[in-house]
Amino acid sequence: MAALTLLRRGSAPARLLSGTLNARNPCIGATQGCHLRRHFSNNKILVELDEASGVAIMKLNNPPVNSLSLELLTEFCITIEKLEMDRSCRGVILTSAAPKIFSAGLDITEMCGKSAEHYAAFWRAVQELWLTLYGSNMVTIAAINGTSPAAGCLMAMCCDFRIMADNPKYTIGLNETQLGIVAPFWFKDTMTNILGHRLTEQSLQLGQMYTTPEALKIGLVDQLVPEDKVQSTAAAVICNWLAVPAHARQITKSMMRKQNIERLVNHREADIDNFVNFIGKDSIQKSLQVYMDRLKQRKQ
Ligand SMILES: CCCCCCCCCCCCC/C=C/C(=O)SCCNC(=O)CCNC(=O)[C@H](O)C(C)(C)COP(=O)(O)OP(=O)(O)OC[C@H]1O[C@@H](n2cnc3c(N)ncnc32)[C@H](O)[C@@H]1OP(=O)(O)O
Repeated sequence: MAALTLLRRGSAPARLLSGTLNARNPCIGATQGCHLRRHFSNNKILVELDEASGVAIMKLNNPPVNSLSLELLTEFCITIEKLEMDRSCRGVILTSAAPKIFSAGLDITEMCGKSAEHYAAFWRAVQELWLTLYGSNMVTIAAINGTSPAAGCLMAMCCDFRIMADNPKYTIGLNETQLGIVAPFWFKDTMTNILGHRLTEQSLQLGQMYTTPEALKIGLVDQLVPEDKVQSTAAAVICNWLAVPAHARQITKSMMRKQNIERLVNHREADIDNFVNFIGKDSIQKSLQVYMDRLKQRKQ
């Protein structure tokens, strides 16, 4: 069980204690060409695990725009936890199977016209995704091969490193205020740790979506590469990260993220109550409906 997962669940960090670096250095087997690939998929997530390198490529597969439905969120968490428990997996490249879209963020239809029980279950699943990905002990690299608003951006921000396709049409950011909704404190905390307080405040208030050069400039993404180099760059970058002694890297990651994780863990139920009350308000439902109508009208 992961060290960061330990933070919130109190279980033993078996992975943390296991093996020395070179005994399990993923890039050694990979360069020797002994590739054992395992494919598995749920409905909405495709996984290819290369046992030689210890790297899993995890593709979001919910056409047309990879919106994060309750079903996808659930499958996402199950997949990460399964990989976390798999001793042959040490790193994940998170990417999209959809052309031009990394993820459109939360599925807005899950937040419209549903019961309070549904909203609570949905929000718990969103929290779980964040806790599982942000708290993962594995190296996580976001290979952002398309536009990535709101919770799509959050997923990318949960990763250790972000590589984005340098396409002038792609944008990334937390645009919640543009929908008339508010990013919760743990979205804000995640962004603050990357951009700092001032830029996050501005970014969140404006619901700013950044072009790729802007995102690179402010540090929201770490590297821009041509579209056809996103996956190969992610594979190279993850090898570098995996070459660091695992226990030292994991403890460091835990040290950097612990406070944010504990904050949500300690306020999880209150955060769900807030969400349910907030999203159920008539004014918020109306804003979301207007936003969805506008999305549909753009096409006409
Ligand atoms: C006291 C204070 C308390 C505070 C308490 C806080 C509580 C918490 C509050 C709530 C917090 C919620 C946090 C929310 C996070 C989110 O992630 S919200 C989602 C934000 N996402 C977006 O804004 C993206 C919207 N989509 C787009 O901009 C575009 O679709 C796209 C992604 C750029 C793709 O464009 P294009 O390729 O042109 O495709 P489209 O034709 O636009 O879309 C195809 C169909 O998909 C539908 N769709 C798109 N996005 C979504 C979505 N996010 N959810 C559901 N459905 C989506 C779109 O409508 C099209 O549908 P059809 O017309 O039926 O084909």
